[in-house]
Amino acid sequence: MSTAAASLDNAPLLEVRELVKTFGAVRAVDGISFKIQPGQTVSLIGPNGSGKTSTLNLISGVLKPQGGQILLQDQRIDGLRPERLAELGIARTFQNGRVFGNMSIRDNVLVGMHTQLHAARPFASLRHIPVLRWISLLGETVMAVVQPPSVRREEEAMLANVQEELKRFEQRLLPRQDRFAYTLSYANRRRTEIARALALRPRLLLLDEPTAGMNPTETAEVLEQLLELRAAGQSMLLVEHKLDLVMKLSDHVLVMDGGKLIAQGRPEAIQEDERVIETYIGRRRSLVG
Ligand SMILES: Nc1ncnc2c1ncn2[C@@H]1O[C@H](COP(=O)(O)OP(=O)(O)OP(=O)(O)O)[C@@H](O)[C@H]1O
Repeated sequence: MSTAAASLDNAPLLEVRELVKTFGAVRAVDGISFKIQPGQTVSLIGPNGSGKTSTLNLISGVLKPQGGQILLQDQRIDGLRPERLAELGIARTFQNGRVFGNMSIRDNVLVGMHTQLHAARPFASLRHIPVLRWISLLGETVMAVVQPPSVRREEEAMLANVQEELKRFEQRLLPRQDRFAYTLSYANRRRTEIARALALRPRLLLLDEPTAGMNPTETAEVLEQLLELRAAGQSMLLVEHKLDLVMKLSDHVLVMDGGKLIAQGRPEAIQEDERVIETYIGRRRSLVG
């Protein structure tokens, strides 16, 4: 094995170095650094306004940092646009569950696979070069009109993948796959969003409060699904307020306060950390239970 390949094998999946994001006088993210190893589930916790969502937005390209670096397996990705990051294998869900209401569940998930199309998107790499992006658009249009066998085969494979993703939510989504997303319950919209993010076969899945607004039964169900994903080796970074879930799911916990990382470690250690307990609930008490 070459030295370069060996160093990539040892590289963290994601590395955040001295990341900074300010909004006017507010230092929403104030020089934080952390790593996510391949296959790890890492949770980001902290009080309201501590900078968790901003951090996720920086990693997913929704925000651009003012300082610091983000590396995906040793490749600088800070400042890249969300579509480019999706192509590189970073998928995310949003706090309020964003789905296309006027599309079916199946099509919502299919959309998530767009960046994986090869036959239907010839010259896709040119899309990132402003003066040449029309070549890529023209290529996609021609392929959509002509529908050569390679494009049809690719579409069939994509639809099979959609079924696979929907199967994760067998009882909830599979029987409803033809329904418009706007007819779904809140919990099912959030499940659809997770299925769409997974359809990208992401190297890293970012989840912003995946169980927000869910009742205890729904939360327990999503926890089971996330535990299954973790067991399958999916790397995840999640922002979550439900500490019970965080403690059951995480390999590593990052604690933010005022834009800074005030502690990090295994869930058992974090539960006992005096500073975390003080910051989180303002008095000396166990974090969960
Ligand atoms: N677009 C924005 N414009 C101005 N200030 C912002 C913006 N986004 C976040 N902030 C500020 O940055 C700080 C961190 O916000 P952020 O949403 O990242 O925190 P959070 O930990 O995710 O909070 P919550 O748990 O309530 O979602 C807060 O003071 C917030 O008011």
